[in-house]
Amino acid sequence: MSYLIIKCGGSITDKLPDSFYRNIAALKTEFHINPIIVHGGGPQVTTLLEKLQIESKFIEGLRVTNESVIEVVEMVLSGTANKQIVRNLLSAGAKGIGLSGCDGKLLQAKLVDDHQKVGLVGEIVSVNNSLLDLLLCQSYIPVISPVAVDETNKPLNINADEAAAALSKAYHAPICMVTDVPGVMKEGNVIPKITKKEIDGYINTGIIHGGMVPKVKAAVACIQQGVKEVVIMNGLEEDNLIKYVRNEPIGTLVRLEEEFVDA
Ligand SMILES: Nc1ncnc2c1ncn2[C@@H]1O[C@H](COP(=O)(O)OP(=O)(O)O)[C@@H](O)[C@H]1O
Ligand SMILES: CC(=O)N[C@@H](CCC(=O)OP(=O)(O)O)C(=O)O
Repeated sequence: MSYLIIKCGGSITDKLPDSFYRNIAALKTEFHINPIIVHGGGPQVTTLLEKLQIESKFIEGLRVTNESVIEVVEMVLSGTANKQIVRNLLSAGAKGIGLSGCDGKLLQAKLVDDHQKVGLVGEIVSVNNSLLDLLLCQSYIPVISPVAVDETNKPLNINADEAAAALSKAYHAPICMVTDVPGVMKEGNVIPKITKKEIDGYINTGIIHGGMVPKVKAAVACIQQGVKEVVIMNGLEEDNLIKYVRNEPIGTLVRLEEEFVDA
């Protein structure tokens, strides 16, 4: 059985239709693919921080995270955001099971190089595949929140696109990055295929900016380490996940340049 990492962005998790979760259930039962879900929830964290009158600050797409912020990040991501997705999967007839990167040391991380500026933000150093394998072989669909542990088991905040990339590398699996736009856009149109070189250019000219930057960077990091491809797609378009596994053109496909030449 093969694996597919599905990253659900916080921009879209509140709006994903029932059919999205039914697609995930079908991946397992009809296509014999093991889906592993990694989710974000940045906007939901920001909303609760606002209610608590704590300011949200980002540096190059990473949330500046102090002790009070990590408490809220963990509460939202490993709590409400995670359980919302698990419940939706259960309603679609799938065996969703929620985990944070802390559970069973699923995601171990170290502070990012820039930690003087961003605080308790981590980069993943290892993934506990054996825990996931136990669940996958019992037909569970893991739903993972991007809070990891450091070597002393303290929580670190991880960008969800980077968490998905770490899972993708651990399972040599493609990622579907599910977000609120139909793919990487240029002048109002979706770019169907994009390479690292084009991505670098679009970041430099500002065509790719904001939340799309960590997404394409995580995608490039994966394909450079041997993952076949990453696709960026809209979660609101019906049956996008099924179309992807049927090789129908969908969203923006990120691959190494030479592989588009071969295709
Ligand atoms: N070239 C681009 N194409 C599409 N979206 C872009 C582009 N540049 C910036 N964006 C922004 O990136 C956002 C997606 O990133 P983000 O909000 O972090 O999503 P998620 O929560 O799904 O990870 C889009 O809603 C859009 O505003
Ligand atoms: C370090 C860092 O920035 N962590 C993110 C984790 C959530 C996330 O990435 O959510 P989206 O996918 O919805 O953006 C944050 O605190 O917002």
